[in-house]
Amino acid sequence: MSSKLIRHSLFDQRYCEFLTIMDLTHEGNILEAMESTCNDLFEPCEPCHKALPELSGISSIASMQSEVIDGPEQQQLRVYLRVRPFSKEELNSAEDQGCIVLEDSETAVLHAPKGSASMKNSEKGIGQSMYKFSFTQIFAPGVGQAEVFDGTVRTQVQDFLQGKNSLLFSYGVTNAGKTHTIQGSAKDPGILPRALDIVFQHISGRQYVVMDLKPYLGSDVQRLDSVQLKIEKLNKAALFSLLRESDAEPQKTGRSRSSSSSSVSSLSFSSISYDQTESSAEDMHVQFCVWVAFYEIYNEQVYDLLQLNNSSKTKKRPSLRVCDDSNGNSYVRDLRWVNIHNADEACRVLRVGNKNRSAASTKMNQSSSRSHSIFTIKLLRIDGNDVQGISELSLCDLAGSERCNKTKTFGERLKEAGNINTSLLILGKCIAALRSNGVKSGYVPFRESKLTRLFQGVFCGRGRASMIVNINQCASTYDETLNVMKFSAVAQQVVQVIQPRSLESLAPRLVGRDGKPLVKNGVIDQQAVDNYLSEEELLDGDDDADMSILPQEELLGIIESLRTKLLAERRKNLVQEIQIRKEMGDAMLQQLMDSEEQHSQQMAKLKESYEEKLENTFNLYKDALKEHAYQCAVERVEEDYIPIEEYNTAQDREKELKTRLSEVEEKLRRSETSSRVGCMFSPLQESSTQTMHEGSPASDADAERCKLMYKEKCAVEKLCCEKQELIVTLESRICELNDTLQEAGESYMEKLALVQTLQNKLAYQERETERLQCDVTEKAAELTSLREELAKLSQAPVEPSRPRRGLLANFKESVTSPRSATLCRTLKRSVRSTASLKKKPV
Ligand SMILES: Nc1ncnc2c1ncn2[C@@H]1O[C@H](COP(=O)(O)OP(=O)(O)OP(=O)(O)O)[C@@H](O)[C@H]1O
Repeated sequence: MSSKLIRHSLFDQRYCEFLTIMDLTHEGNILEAMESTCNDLFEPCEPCHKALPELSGISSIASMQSEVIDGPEQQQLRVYLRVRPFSKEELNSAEDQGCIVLEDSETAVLHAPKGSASMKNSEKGIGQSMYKFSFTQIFAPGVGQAEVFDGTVRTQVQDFLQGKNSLLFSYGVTNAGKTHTIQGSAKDPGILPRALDIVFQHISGRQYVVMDLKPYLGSDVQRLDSVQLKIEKLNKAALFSLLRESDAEPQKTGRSRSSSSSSVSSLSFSSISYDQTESSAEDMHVQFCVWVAFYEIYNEQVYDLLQLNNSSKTKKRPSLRVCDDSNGNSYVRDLRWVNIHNADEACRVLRVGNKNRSAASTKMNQSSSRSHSIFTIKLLRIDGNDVQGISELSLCDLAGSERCNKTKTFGERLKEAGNINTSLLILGKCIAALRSNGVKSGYVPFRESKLTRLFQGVFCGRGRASMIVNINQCASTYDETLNVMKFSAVAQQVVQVIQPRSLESLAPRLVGRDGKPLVKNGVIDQQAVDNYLSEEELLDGDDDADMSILPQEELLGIIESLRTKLLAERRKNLVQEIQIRKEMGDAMLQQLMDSEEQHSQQMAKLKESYEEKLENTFNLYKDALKEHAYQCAVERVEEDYIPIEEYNTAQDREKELKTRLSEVEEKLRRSETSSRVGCMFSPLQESSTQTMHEGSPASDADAERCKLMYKEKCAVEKLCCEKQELIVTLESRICELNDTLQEAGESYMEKLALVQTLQNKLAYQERETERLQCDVTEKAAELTSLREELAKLSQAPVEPSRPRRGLLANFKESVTSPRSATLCRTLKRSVRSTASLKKKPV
């Protein structure tokens, strides 16, 4: 990332922090917070003038973008600087300390004077004592109004005459020359009278003098009928007559504006002469109609400066609402639009407005403007019966920003300062958001203040905007001036994307008296016109008429008839409301009953399914247990099984062997006895044995028998051993079998215990189900009582004294009544118990 980009993002980050602090800070502290944060804002750009290449880098990108011919036009917000000359008093009080130095027509350098907060901070090593700023153009103190006009809004006025929208702000601290720049003086008129003069010169000879086409809502046009036309003319005459009254008693009005304002009262444009703005040949048959409005935003309330009863000191001024039309254009509802035919009439409208404008003294400026005042001119292009287009030029004189502690502001003035700062803060936020969004779309807090909401369209590409920053060179206001300059540096980076508008899109909607369109797809809707004409006699013309000019008796009559209408309307509404309530109550009851029915059905099903499941599981366990016991038994039987024949044979053989064994033993005993006798006579025995061997056949046979017997004895002994082993094996098997049998018994006992638990659970479920059934019965009883109550309610007579709180409130009440709350609680409880029933493991 290049160092430039890093520095730029640092700047962005610092600015976001600055806005956050501004958000958190209110009332008088706003500007102090702004000041301290602003000091840091430029800190990374050391030395300060190094900030400029970055800004100019951005501007070059923006200017490159503005060269795109097709599609939307992109242009950097034009920010001009006008420096006011010192007054005599300021020179006498040593305000000239060379704080502002203009390097060239685009660059201004600010040097912090001694004693200023900036200087103190720079001495502490925080912030700078010198700042450099660039502007689209700078107007030095000696530059006159004409030059300022030519260098700033002249092109915008020409655009306005071509059907485009334009907006100009004058921004700056109190007493910096904002009003002077916008309105000027009799000898030296400001931007507004000059713009009006150009407009009237341009349309001279092509004016549409009938006042029957009037701006309507945001960007539509209304065709006035004869009654409305008459009222319009009366209103205009009444407005100008106000001025005559005040001219007759100039000393009586205590709230006159500043020197510039009072001089506006004798404003004349005769001294101004301009080249006629070029008109194309096809424009020559087009007629123009000019309407103006003058209003102010004071303490976040919109007030019409052209209201006839504004001069009354006792009455509270009615504030107006800001609304959006179907195209999303914001407009001031019920704002008075005055049709003017020449610059002189425009001047008179301005004077009436100035008379009404809120002005209050502060320490800094004897009649400082405490509100944002907006003068709007609407130009209608009329071709025959058709309105081809409508364009708007607004000049906004912003209230001066100021620090509460410095200006010694209290009470109402402190509130004013807070509101002024808030709306300027939102303007700053919008500008910062537009700057950071660039050409991309993103959130811009236009709707957070009336001022920004009204001009959202222009900032969003429905026109061109520019800003004149006014400053004075006084050392005492250096810190505020520095903040203004920093704000303007941000504003200058905003790139406006101006949408190209086709002639069709420029054409406004033409509406009749009732606000319904008169022209559909370029063809006059004859039916709508007929309706409009036939209604003319029926309507009493009180829709748009200004009631205040009617006689008192008439007004009282109107009020009385309106009161009767209102009462009838209220009665009708009440009956309707009761009917709707009853219908809704019935519907609700039906719904409740249905849901109750559904609920009980669901419960029954649930109970059945649980019972079934438990039964199945129990049976499964039982079967499994039986199967297991059977399997164990079969296995044991298989292991221990010996065929019966084999067993019998073995038994027989054992018996036979035992018999033979006893015989052999007997024989052995006998032979032993004989051998003992033979030992006593051994030589004899040996010889006899020898003899037996050699010759005697009887003794041979005995010997043979003995041998045989001996062999048999050995075999029997062997067999006995084998049998002994078999017995041991069988005994161990019997032990094993006993163990297995014991295990099977234990397992059987366990299963038996499990079955017992399951049976307990089943019993519990059954009890729960019974309880739920009781609940259901209870609810049914409640429902019946509810139904009865509702029936009683619907039969009960209407109480006239009952406050009308709207259908929603009554509906809420019926929903939140204690009885329905109990029902809700019961329902919730059943739902909870169902849920918990579901959650419980099987
Ligand atoms: N360029 C100028 N040349 C001569 N005098 C000027 C110039 N600008 C302003 N003044 C004078 O300075 C004084 C203050 O100007 P102005 O009332 O226009 O200030 P402001 O910014 O509108 O103040 P506020 O915000 O309080 O309304 C007026 O007397 C005005 O005539």
